[in-house]
Amino acid sequence: MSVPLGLFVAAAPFILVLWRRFTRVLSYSPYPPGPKAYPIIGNALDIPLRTPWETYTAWGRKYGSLTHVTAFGLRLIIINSLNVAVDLLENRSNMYSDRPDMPIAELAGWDINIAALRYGDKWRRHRKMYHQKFKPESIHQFRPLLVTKAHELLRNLLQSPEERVTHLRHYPAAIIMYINYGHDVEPKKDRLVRLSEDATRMVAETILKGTQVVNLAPPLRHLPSWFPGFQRMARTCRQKVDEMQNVPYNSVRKHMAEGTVVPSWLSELLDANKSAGEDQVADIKGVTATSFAAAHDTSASVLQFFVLAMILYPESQSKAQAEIDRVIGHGRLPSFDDSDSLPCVEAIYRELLRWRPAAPLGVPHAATEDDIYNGYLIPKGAMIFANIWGLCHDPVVFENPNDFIPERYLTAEGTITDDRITAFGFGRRACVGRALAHETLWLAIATMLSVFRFAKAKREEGEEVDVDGSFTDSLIIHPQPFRCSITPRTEEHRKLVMNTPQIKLDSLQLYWE
Ligand code: HEM
Repeated sequence: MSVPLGLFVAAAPFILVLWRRFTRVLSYSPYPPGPKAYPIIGNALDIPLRTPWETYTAWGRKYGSLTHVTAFGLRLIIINSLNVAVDLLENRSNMYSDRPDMPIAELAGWDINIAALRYGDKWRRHRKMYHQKFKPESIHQFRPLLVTKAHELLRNLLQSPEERVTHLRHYPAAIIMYINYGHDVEPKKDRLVRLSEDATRMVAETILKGTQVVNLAPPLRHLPSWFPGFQRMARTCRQKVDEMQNVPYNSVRKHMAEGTVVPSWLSELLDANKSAGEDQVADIKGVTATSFAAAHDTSASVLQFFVLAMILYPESQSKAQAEIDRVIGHGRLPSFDDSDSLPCVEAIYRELLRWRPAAPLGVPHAATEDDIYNGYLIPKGAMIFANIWGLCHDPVVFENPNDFIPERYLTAEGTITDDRITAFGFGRRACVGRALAHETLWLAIATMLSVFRFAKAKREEGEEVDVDGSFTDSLIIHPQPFRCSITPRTEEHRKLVMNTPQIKLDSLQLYWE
């Protein structure tokens, strides 16, 4: 008998005892607490269709940091404590970095999107490309682009403040489209923006509405594509997603062949992979096309809530403006070099992400193994939601959590605290674009605050128009439409905006590798 085999035979009784003990623990461990489940349908009637984060937060108060619900055999675990989210999704990230199996996403062509990919080689390839482009050390190369687009945002707001929603959506769209494709986005009705928005809206609808059936019963994915209902919806969706990828891809390819290409993430990836096969080209098309969906609506959400917060909490606005005036004076706009000297501005950015986290439920993770945590069984395949909204509004951690109080991110000395920002998610699946989000949003917030006064709109009689602060019920939240006034703080500030340089983007040096 060889030595390793002999060792195994000698150890076999111990292994057996340990194995029995382990499987007994697993089979005896209860699921985390949760509302009473009924046979077959489980908690299908309890799972909320509207503002789910509110129900999940209420469950957290009732059942504790982990809640378990089930529907037709699908198991959901909701995390309502930051420590538990870190323990599971970060300290045990080897078991919690998967995404739920969503057959409909694949049918709809959305398996090009890293955020929906299962944990595996394809995800690793996509994540590596994202990381190389958007890691904190890399994104400084985009600063000239961000500054140019922030100046344009200021001019747009000065010229037509009533169109602020359009301007605040245009700013992050223009940044990510230029990074992806070297495409200078039209101020309105840009073709590539429309293609991306249409495709992502349709994917969201297809996945969310009317098609849950195929997620709950995966074999239905094998029904033929002409089959009415979800199959037909998914096919139309796939066409849109293909168009969203192929139109910019073909254009960049054509310009590369003609020698007239504006350097971009796509041209850089194609240059670096000249002999790329079909799969590699599909990866490259996928990452460049889906980063728009990840970056645009989330960043636009924060900017819309910024304006809302400034008019609902004017004292926060005045405090940050006093800081800007003290540090910078009136003759110039804030720049990235000022960021360490403007803690109140940074605190506003952080508080926005806490007060109204753009994605209140984040993106669900999935467990790849049975796990026991604090005596509870978290079964393999369970969908894991870190309830970001609940974590950000936990009254034990944040006093008066519904109020906008940037000071909670400032120490007694006035520096930024080291409290964690949870709005970007957890572990290996945490947002890979958070550094770009920070730079994009910080610059817009700092420059807008330096030159504009945000206030409630007034009726002709001088009476203020009330703003109730409500927001949409969607994967990415936005304020419900509201009126406000955006005016230059002084004539000097108006001139500062008017005199911002108008630079052609292709003249910028963005230091592509
Ligand atoms: C305020 C802005 C943003 C917010 C609040 C946000 C939030 C999030 C959240 C909650 C996740 C899921 C994390 C998890 O599963 O635990 C995520 C994933 C992701 N985000 Fe962001 N994000 C923002 C901006 C951006 C930007 C600018 C990019 C730029 C490329 C980006 C790219 C991604 C990608 C690619 C993923 C998927 C990561 C993966 O599954 O491995 N995000 N983001």
